[in-house]
Amino acid sequence: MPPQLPAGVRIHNDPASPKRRSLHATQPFSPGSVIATFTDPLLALPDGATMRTTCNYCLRTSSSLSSMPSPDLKACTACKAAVYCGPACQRAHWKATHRAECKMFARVREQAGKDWLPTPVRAVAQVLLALYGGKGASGEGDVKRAFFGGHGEDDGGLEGNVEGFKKDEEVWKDLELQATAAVVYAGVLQGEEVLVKAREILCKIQTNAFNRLDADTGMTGIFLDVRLAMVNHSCVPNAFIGFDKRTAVLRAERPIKEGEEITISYIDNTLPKAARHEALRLYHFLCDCFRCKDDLDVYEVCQSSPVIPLNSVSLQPDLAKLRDPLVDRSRVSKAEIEAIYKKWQVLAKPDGGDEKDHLKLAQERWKLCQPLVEAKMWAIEPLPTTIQQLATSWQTSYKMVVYALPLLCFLSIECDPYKFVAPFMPWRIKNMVAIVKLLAVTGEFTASGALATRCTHEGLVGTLATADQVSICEALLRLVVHHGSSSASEDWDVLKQAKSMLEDVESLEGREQESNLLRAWAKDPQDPEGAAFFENQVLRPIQTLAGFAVETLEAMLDGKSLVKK
Ligand SMILES: C[S@@+](CC[C@H](N)C(=O)[O-])C[C@H]1O[C@@H](n2cnc3c(N)ncnc32)[C@H](O)[C@@H]1O
Repeated sequence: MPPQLPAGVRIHNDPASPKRRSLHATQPFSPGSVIATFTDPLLALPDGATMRTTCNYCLRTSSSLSSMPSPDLKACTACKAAVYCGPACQRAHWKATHRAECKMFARVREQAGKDWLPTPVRAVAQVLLALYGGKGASGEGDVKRAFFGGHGEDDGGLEGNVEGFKKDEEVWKDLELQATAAVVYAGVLQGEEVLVKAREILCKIQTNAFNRLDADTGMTGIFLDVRLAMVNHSCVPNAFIGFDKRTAVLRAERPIKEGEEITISYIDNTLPKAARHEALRLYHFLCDCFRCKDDLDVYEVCQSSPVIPLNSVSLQPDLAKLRDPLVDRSRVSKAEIEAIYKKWQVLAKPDGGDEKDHLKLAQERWKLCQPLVEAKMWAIEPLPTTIQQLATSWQTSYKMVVYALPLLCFLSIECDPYKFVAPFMPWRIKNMVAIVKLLAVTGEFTASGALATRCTHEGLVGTLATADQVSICEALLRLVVHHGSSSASEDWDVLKQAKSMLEDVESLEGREQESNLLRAWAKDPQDPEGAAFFENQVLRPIQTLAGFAVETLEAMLDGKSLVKK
């Protein structure tokens, strides 16, 4: 039986179109709403490097980032390679894949001295074992149909672009090596025919599996579902996918009409055009979406976005600014931006953790971005990533932690809303949670009187000293909860954390009045008193903090230390 399609989607097959098959909506969907949920993937595995810290069936991650298995994850007693969060997951994985896969890890240990395999190699080996593994194999029929056809209109199975991959000598060499390793370790019959199949399987996995990468929640690995694999790419997608353990949720990013094709972005669609097309090379097609056709940048795409009004409840409620951004296009051309991005990309990253090397790289990157800074094109890559990387490293730095706050506020106001116009997009939610976590730190410094010794920027110290940091946290957490339910699943770790932090803030005594005002604003953003409180006590201080971002960042990079030793 071919897997059933969820109710909201249908597959359209047009052999004459370069896209071939595509996924279409069978009903309208509003932004943020769930189009379909996929809970029984054909392949779902953690990355090789994290397979000992992630349950190999449900894909729950251990909070520890060490390579040792955490106490609540138990290893399979036979292979000692795959780990599980409990007997139910171990049994389910045994039935689905591990019965056939278990012996493979003994071979891996014997031949390579390792207890893990690179993700694509393990994925291909799992498919080979299902096809050729004999008695221990399960799901053979499903796997065969998915990869090699038999679904009626889906005949031919998943798209693999094998001929396209062959044309890129370096990529093909790599694929050949990985496919050969999978055949050897899987211990299936060897021979040219199996090798050819293994390469084809690998090409199909590369083309159709989604990356579950999320640095904030430690989620890694790949997810392949044959129905979800029918969704094509656009650099202005109308949908996005959120992953949660063994589940993928396809949600609308923009309004979708009945019958409309559903598209997602396979890559970072906020990059300049040449970089996007380079990233799409692995998919072997030339994107002809309107962002590509007219070479539109993030500001131009944002200007015409139908989801701008959703920002009236956000940290960038000035919708006029989103429709008509204050950028000076005369200062930098699109060709110059492409050149900046190219140079930025090849700047060598330091090997080790030497602070001086990291500072030098940040200085070089910032210098490259100067034309964008002068044009106030804060949302054009590589400028926001340059700021984000500094914010991320300062967040965990004893000396710099306070200075990370203006950077994150700046990103949330000047960059994220243009790059990701819908306020429920995961990146926007995550940056708000990051601000709350920093405010918990600066709030403690303020309360203990340590702020002035940790930060020498008078404006920053003054703003934090007079701001109601707890109310800012509460408002941000209410925004996260408001938009978060359209962002991923209710089970998303970031959302769960925000809900628990909101409960903590609400339980603080002596701030009933503030909490009531924010509750009223969250219920009805037009509530006059609630809206005024949000504007004066939340938005203004965040805007003021954001206003210090560029000067503090430049002072730090110039070595004009603002930090007291
Ligand atoms: C995950 S599959 C999508 C389903 C695919 N269309 C099919 O018929 O199996 C990815 C492949 O679909 C094709 N594709 C996806 N988006 C496309 C687009 N915007 N234009 C042309 N081809 C596209 C490319 O061949 C790509 O490698």
